[in-house]
Amino acid sequence: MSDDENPTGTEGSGVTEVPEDFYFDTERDLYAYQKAEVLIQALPWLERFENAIVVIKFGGNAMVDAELEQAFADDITFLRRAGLRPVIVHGGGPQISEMLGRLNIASEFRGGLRVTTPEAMDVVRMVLTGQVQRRLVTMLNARGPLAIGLSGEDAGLFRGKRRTAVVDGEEVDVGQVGDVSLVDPAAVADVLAAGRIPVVSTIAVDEDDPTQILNVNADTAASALAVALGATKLVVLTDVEGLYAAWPDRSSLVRRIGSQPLAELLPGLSSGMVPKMEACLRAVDGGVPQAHVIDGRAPHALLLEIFTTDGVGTMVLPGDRAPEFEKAETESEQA
Ligand SMILES: Nc1ncnc2c1ncn2[C@@H]1O[C@H](COP(=O)(O)OP(=O)(O)O)[C@@H](O)[C@H]1O
Ligand SMILES: CC(=O)N[C@@H](CCC(=O)OP(=O)(O)O)C(=O)O
Repeated sequence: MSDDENPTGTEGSGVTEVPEDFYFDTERDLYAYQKAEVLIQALPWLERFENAIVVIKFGGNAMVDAELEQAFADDITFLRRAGLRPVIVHGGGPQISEMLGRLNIASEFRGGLRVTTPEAMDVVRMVLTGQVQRRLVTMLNARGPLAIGLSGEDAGLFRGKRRTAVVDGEEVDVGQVGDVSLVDPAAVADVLAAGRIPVVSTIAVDEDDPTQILNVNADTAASALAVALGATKLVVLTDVEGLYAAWPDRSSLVRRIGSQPLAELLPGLSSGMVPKMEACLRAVDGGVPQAHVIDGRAPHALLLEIFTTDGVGTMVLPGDRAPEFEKAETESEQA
């Protein structure tokens, strides 16, 4: 569901039937025709998204398979070569936990936030900017030298305010953790203007003490950057198909939802999805026309989201649009 409307003006999945008077000698000829059709069907989306800034949050849990990572790098390279301006904001929660474990540094989450001691903060920075970001940059640059890594520490990109977590209604200290409070997107805009692909690690500088750095949730940082850049889309890749309104009931996958009904659902959601939905909500409230949560475990999910009519995952739009469910859509199509 790349958008509210289909730019071709047609309904359905976008898979074109072969016209009756078309004849193919071999299966191979038919296959070649279908491939050409796929390219043609992408045309309206290519026109719509020419030069569009798309902020893509690549979550640590969507990063655990090497082949999927390669597919992700192919998708990003494709987007860039097709004339869009992708910006990657990466997470790395599982990778941080693994390194903390290897170094025998205790690590726990409270209210969905990692309790971050100064010792743990060093590891967060090392893993995000020194490992995860570097690996993504290298993978992308193997397809053409366009990717540049940035940290929120660079050129005032992310500044943050320390925050607490709320556990059972009580505020608890979580150490060097913050919310992004100020974004200066100039460094990212410079990289985009040079035709390159920014890959951003979500470390923030403490607004109240610029000698200190803060660990920030990568979903909310991606959203703040999308707003500051005036992005056309925010896409959050994770390890689940999208938002389930009644998690873990698999028949409750939300395909589209307006920001108002989403705000009403938010207090009932369980952790994991909360920062993602908050990120989508803040993005559309901040002027980003569409925000999506999609399944990073599905190869090329990103391309399918952007270049097909039905798209994948959950799309959040501004306004009061009631949730549309996967199952309900299928039933209405059959009716
Ligand atoms: N309502 C919900 N819909 C979908 N997933 C949910 C929901 N509530 C909790 N989750 C959990 O949130 C997880 C995604 O969050 P997380 O593990 O933090 O991902 P990431 O590392 O990509 O940021 C899912 O795998 C799922 O277990
Ligand atoms: C404060 C806080 O919890 N920060 C996260 C930052 C990384 C992140 O958000 O990574 P994912 O997107 O892969 O979850 C952490 O330390 O795990």
